[in-house]
Amino acid sequence: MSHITATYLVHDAKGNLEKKAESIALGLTVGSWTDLPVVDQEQLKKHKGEVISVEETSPSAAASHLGERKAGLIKIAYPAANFSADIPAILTTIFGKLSLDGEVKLVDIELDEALEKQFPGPQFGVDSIRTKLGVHDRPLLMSIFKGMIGRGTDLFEQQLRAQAAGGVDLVKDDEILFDNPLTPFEDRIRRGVKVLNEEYERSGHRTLYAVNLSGRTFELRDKARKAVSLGANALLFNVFAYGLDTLQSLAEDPYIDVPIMAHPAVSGALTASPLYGISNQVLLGKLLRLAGADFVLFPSPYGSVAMEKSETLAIKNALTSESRLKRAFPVPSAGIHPGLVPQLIKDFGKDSIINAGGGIHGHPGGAEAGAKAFRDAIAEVQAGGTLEDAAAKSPELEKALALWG
Ligand SMILES: CSCCC(=O)C(=O)COP(=O)(O)O
Ligand SMILES: [Mg+2]
Repeated sequence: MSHITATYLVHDAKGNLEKKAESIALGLTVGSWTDLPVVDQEQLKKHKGEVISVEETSPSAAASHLGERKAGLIKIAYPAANFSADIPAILTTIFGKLSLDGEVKLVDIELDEALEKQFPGPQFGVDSIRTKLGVHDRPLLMSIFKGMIGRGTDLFEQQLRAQAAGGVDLVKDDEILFDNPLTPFEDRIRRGVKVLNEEYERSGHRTLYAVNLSGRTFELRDKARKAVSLGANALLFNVFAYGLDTLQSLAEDPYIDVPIMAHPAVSGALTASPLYGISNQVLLGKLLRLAGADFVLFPSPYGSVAMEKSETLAIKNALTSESRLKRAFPVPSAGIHPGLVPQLIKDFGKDSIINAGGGIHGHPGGAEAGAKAFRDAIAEVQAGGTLEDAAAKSPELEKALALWG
């Protein structure tokens, strides 16, 4: 029988984890069924959650102020017959009212093959995006527009041209730049297409621009279709301000045939507690890949908004592990500068994206020099050299290292 398995980290004051597991399995499926007539019990058995395992663990230090607690990992399988094959129904089944019921964190999910097949996942994924860019042998470089709020389209063009000229593969809007009178959504796309075509003609280097798809939920589909008709070649989406199913609907739309980049804004409200919420592996990894994100941004372990390294690696693995679904690009972000390139490549590998805003625009030589510093660092590390080797040949990298280490 097709099913989804959910694993929870539970801290329980009463200390009986087996009983807790059984009450979750029943409470999220058929409710109380043991007092029903035998015929009804037989019928309901098909729909009852099944406790797969209960494994005691040591309580988290974060729970110590709550008094004595037993902690454990509880794994429960839920029959797919109970829900429609969409993320809202799945989330409500496995972690709906349970998310409000004490110290319970959803730490893993596994969909069986039959259920996973109902989700198309990323439209493009790592390989098709590499083909679009013609770059196969190194991590991609992405930069972020910075300081655009309150500024107009001239600065937008100027920043875009400089970033592309420095050799970035993708440029994205900052997630806090919405549709606004100074840099309207459609203007950004039209001007972006023009600048990037001119840069391609000049240098032969292809750069994609991910415009921030924003506004009211019911407007998004038409806005995204319009963006594509104007030549947009990627979309940035603040998925957690809207919902995973909104992303899936956009990714599945045949007229929105461009890669979608998921920004993690707002996700920390769901993931940050060690006792409650949803793990980063599940939310930013497994669910975003299922919902169709082609690129996933998350805080790197060593930048300005740091995340535990084990969690960032778990996200990367969830996005890129062997699966019927295409691989999505991991994009460790925030506070990234060229001095971090060797560590980023060591931890996240060739099939990842090195992404910087301040680390490109803050270069003393401007954004073009900032991007070149990154490209020179990436090329040298890929060739087996060190940053010092690269800096000896690249004044731009030398300056970046002097500034940020
Ligand atoms: C927290 S991951 C997203 C990072 C982000 O949105 C960003 O703008 C990073 O900018 P930075 O100047 O730190 O590269
Ligand atoms: Mg940002």
